[in-house]
Amino acid sequence: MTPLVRMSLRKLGRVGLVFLLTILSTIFAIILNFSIVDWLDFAYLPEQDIVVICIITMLVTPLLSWYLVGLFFKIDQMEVQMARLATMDSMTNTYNRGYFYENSKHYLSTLLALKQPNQSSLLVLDLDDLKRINDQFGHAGGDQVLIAFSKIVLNVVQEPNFVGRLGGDEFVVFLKESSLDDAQALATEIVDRVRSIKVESDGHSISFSVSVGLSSFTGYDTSDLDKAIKSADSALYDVKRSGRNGYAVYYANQK
Ligand SMILES: Nc1nc2c(ncn2[C@@H]2O[C@H](COP(=O)(O)OP(=O)(O)OP(=O)(O)O)[C@@H](O)[C@H]2O)c(=O)[nH]1
Repeated sequence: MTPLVRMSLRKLGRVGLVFLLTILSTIFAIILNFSIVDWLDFAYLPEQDIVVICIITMLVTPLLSWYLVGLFFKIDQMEVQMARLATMDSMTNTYNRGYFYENSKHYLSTLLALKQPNQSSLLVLDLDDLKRINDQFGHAGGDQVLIAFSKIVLNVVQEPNFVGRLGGDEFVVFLKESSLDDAQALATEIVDRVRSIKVESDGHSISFSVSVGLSSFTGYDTSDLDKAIKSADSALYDVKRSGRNGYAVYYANQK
């Protein structure tokens, strides 16, 4: 089924779809009645049957289709959930690692098709001292920090850019058609916002911070993407080494 048909059916809803099926099957039953009478050359007027046909179809169709339409919507919902599970990290609402790479590669392949090697930038973000937060406030406290953090990032990162969770407390942002300056502005905003909030968990108020590494690349090769993630990672570890809670940029001539 095409996405357009699926969307139209969702818009109609269960009641609307049952109503539509009832109307359609009534029309179909009437046409069938006329055709059969005509074909068998019966010597009576089919109009006499119309009221009976309408009553029967309008009673039987909703009864039968209510269950089937319900089943259709249940399967549709399950498919949406499965697609979500396959692509998203359920706790943080960011893309999972696999889908982040798939989406990035898809974007790079469109650049390749258009022969447009635009500059893209990457931010690799890692929460500071999540282990200590877990130890101090419990795993639930750490989870709340991860959720609050991802909300900030998702709020700051606008479409068509996207965010993925690489694993644990490490995230990555892909910025399409953007320079290192754009990436730095975004990193500043994320670091500042994270610094300024407190997460409430189990009666505790938790402050936390994040370290961010930035890099950019021009091209459409997936190896460029892998290199850029490694570069952003090395910038990130510079921030970790120099005290955390900030960002650093990886420049191409850096070794
Ligand atoms: N609460 C919670 N903790 C997690 C989750 N995923 C990973 N962690 C924990 O996050 C911690 C990440 O550790 P690291 O990144 O090595 O170190 P860190 O304590 O964050 O310290 P730095 O990164 O060096 O600042 C580990 O203790 C993991 O167990 C999660 O989904 N929820």
